[in-house]
Amino acid sequence: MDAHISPSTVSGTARAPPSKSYTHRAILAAGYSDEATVYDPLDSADPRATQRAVNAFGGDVTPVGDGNALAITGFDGTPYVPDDVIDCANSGTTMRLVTATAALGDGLTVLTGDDSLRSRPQGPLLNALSTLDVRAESTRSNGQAPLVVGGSLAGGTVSIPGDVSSQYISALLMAGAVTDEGIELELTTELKSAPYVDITLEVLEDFGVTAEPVGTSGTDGVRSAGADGFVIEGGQQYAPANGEYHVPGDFSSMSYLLAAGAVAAADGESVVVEGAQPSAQGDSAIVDVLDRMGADITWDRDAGTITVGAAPLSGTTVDVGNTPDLLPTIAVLGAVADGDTVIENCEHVRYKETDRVSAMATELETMGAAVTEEQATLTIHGGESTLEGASVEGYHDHRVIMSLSVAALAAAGSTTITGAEHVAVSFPDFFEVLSSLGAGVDRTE
Ligand SMILES: O=C(O)C1=C[C@@H](OP(=O)(O)O)[C@@H](O)[C@H](O)C1
Ligand SMILES: C=C(OP(=O)(O)O)C(=O)O
Repeated sequence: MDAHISPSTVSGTARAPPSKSYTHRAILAAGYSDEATVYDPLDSADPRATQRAVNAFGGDVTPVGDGNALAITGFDGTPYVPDDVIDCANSGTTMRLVTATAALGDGLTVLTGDDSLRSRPQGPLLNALSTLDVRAESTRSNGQAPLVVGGSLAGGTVSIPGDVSSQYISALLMAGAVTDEGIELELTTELKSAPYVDITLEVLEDFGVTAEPVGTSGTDGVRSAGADGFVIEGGQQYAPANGEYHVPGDFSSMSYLLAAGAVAAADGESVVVEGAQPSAQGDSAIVDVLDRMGADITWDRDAGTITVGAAPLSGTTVDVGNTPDLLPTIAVLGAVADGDTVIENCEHVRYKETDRVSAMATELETMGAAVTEEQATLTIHGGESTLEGASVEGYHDHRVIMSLSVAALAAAGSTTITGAEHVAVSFPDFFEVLSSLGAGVDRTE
């Protein structure tokens, strides 16, 4: 499906979808428990893959209420050997978190996914599990899915790099809690995407499970724990207070709505985003980035609302080591801003649904922006020309598609983006929300 976006102004109020990262973890943590109800889960393609995995391991995930909650019966720490292959579809989080769950089983689990997921790196997690005496193999011996995993993980001490994906660490922490011996994780490199491990620690704590970070670090104002590693004791029981867990709003999804307001709010009007309660999400840094670029933005943390109006933006430098999913949004803001926007520390953003550094460089150039792409730095030379409407490629990647939609609002002339249906991964009604704010959106098969 193609999305056709016309140059538009936007204004009004929109609610951010629930957090994808918290939803995955809450569903799996409920799977590790006896039973729990997860309120306000994100209902989109990626968390559905995690639901499928919990069902495959012998749990049961059933929507209740008017669809705003999931009643989950867990496999209580001991996953069954699945009857069939687990299809993680496009979801890296599912594949990584569930690989460690599969390692607990006393038989083998086979995990696969779509073309994109089968090209993403799983090697460091497979190596770590092998060190812990579990069978963990890539069928093609290339560190990529399909994967075959199993062998009654008992725990132990293991070293793992932290600069490919933080999801490996989250996976081992979640599974480590129900092993006999617990897991001691030693990081062999700097930890990238560290706030996602903070999210894991927060969800674990809410489910009554404790894990200890070893060492602390903090760059660009984003809290991050566990510079040296993590220790999680075994034999723990997952059980949230009152059997309930509530999912907060998603700041990565919010970033598109906030960017839309910053580049295209009507004169004297603003975009208000609801559901913006503070949490461990590193991507709440988008508020600070917009503020530094000169946007007219205010975050009422108590009310959970962010209000943003259009103002002339100027380029800035952003380290996305902790916030990889913001790269497409920031690249678009840079293309509209005056002066250079330098996005540093972005090498790991190349290992996502697509190589997002290269995808954003290519498509923003197609729209007329001047861009310099290096291995770990993307520089957008804003102000050199106005963005032009164009036909651009969405790379089957939800974040590339949503961010290019924002660029299209500020371009001269209509823009067509391929693969519009892939917003279903994290923000299924993205185009309806954009349209409700006044954007000209049309979709064709
Ligand atoms: O754990 C998570 O929920 C996520 C971690 C990040 O990945 P990496 O840790 O691979 O950078 C992020 O990009 C992804 O969208 C979600
Ligand atoms: C990279 C992402 O997710 P995952 O790793 O779960 O596929 C994302 O949502 O941008």
